[in-house]
Amino acid sequence: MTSEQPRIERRGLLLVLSSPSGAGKTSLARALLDTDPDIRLSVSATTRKPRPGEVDGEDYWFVDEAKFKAMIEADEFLEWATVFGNYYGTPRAPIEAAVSKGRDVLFDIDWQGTQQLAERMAGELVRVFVLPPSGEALEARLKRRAQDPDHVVAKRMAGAAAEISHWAEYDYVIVNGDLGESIAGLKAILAAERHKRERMTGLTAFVRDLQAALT
Ligand SMILES: Nc1ncnc2c1ncn2[C@@H]1O[C@H](COP(=O)(O)OP(=O)(O)OP(=O)(O)O)[C@@H](O)[C@H]1O
Ligand SMILES: Nc1nc2c(ncn2[C@@H]2O[C@H](COP(=O)(O)O)[C@@H](O)[C@H]2O)c(=O)[nH]1
Repeated sequence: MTSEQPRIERRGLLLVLSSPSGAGKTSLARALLDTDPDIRLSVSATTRKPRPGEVDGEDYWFVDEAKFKAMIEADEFLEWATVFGNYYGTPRAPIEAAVSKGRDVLFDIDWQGTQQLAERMAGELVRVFVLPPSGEALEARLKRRAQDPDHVVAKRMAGAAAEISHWAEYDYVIVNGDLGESIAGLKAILAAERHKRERMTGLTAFVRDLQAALT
């Protein structure tokens, strides 16, 4: 017997990852994007300089301050914030297009951006906060990543407690000790959220047809 999975229309969701710098958002995001073809990354714009290996248009849109400010003026951001002295923002158009097509989008943004998304797109939003297993582990990860100079690592460690203070504004929390377990947890959150009744806009018609076939 073959069984086919029917496609039920549903609204897309916006899955947000926030954490203190170095807790593992990028690692979790990459693992999810590599294994789940149904979610795509929101590529932010930033005035931060690219790290070694970062690609314009893939990791970020790297822009100068004048360009970023012009984008703010033109209302091109869904949200934006200053983080560690640089501007970061989510371009509006790709997100609105994805949501209108029922696609899921993954965000790696800070608490300020998450609060702005909560004001604008609360019904679509799923917020996940990532905690490091300890302060020592966080510092070790930032140093081991070896992509930022010492003073940048120090600035990010100094901002960690302030970022963590927003953990209770999130729907889910992942303590990222073992990366494999954390990836499994993130996938479980996404799977459950995709099954939320209120997101499944095609369910009423599907159940009606099912009932008609059964009576
Ligand atoms: N569970 C884990 N165990 C050990 N190392 C980890 C774990 N998760 C991530 N790392 C490592 O920690 C470093 C920081 O991770 P990552 O770049 O994913 O953090 P981030 O939260 O995206 O940081 P940022 O906010 O600065 O972009 C990387 O070198 C990554 O390989
Ligand atoms: N509010 C927003 N925050 C963002 C966005 N893109 C990234 N970020 C956050 O900035 C810090 C630093 O990132 P890094 O790549 O320089 O390490 C981190 O907390 C990101 O989550 C954005 O578009 N809006």
